[in-house]
Amino acid sequence: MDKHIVLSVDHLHISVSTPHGMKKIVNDVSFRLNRGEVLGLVGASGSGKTMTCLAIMGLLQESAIIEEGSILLEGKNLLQATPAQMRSIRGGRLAVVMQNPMSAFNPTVTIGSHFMETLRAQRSLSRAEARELAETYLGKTGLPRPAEIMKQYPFQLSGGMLQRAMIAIAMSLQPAVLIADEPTTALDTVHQMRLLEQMRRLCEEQETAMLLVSHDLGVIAYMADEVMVMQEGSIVEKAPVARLFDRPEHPYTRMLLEARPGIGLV
Ligand SMILES: Nc1ncnc2c1ncn2[C@@H]1O[C@H](COP(=O)(O)OP(=O)(O)OP(=O)(O)O)[C@@H](O)[C@H]1O
Repeated sequence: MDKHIVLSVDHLHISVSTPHGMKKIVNDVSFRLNRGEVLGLVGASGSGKTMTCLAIMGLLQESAIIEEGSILLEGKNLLQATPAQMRSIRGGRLAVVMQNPMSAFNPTVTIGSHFMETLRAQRSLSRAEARELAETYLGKTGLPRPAEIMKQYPFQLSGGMLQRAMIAIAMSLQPAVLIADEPTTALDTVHQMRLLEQMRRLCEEQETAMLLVSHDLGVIAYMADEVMVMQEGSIVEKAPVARLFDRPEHPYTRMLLEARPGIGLV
């Protein structure tokens, strides 16, 4: 295996069972993610982006079946991992930031306790070391007064602050791969750009590779090194970001680019 490849998805096929029979939702998806690289995944709603992410994380719903393919994280086939091994991988080498920050937190537990539980389960840190690391990462994602935030409950923070806290927890694990599915949707444009900048800096510092799912082509243009375009379960185009925006080859990519709002980053 090439030492720079951290995640390798090959010929992934996923179907879901419906009252009308099996429905194919991911069709022969293959891609590689290199250490420290940001790979953008774009496509219309329902094109299979989230299902691809859930498959990598081992969190597909029961009605979904992986019919074929392999998913290698640092050479280990995740499709052969036990549920206990997957839980440990998810909080360790593979971290996840999903769309809805509220769903990632237990409402009865403080932000600090979430941090301590995650950090101390994964790394042998004393309480004081874990606390210091947590506060450092809260600061790195732009949250003011980290020591106070640690004492607060999820409902006491705004959606944007929770999203930052969720990213801080994920990045504090220093994962090899971060799966980020619409990670900044709870923020306005200015805060979104600032947080994306901070996420990119953290990924560079830690050499974390990111699979970034977004509807927002401005976010993709700003963040990604390479972009994959997904349509109806298939990757129809994959290219370095500048080439994709300058010379889109697939008609669907051209359509997405033409449909984007006139004001933005691209
Ligand atoms: N249990 C299910 N039964 C039938 N179809 C399903 C089921 N779960 C998901 N799907 C279908 O799978 C397809 C892929 O969904 P997915 O959530 O991956 O899309 P997406 O590209 O992430 O969309 P969005 O951008 O809206 O999150 C969709 O067409 C969805 O309707």
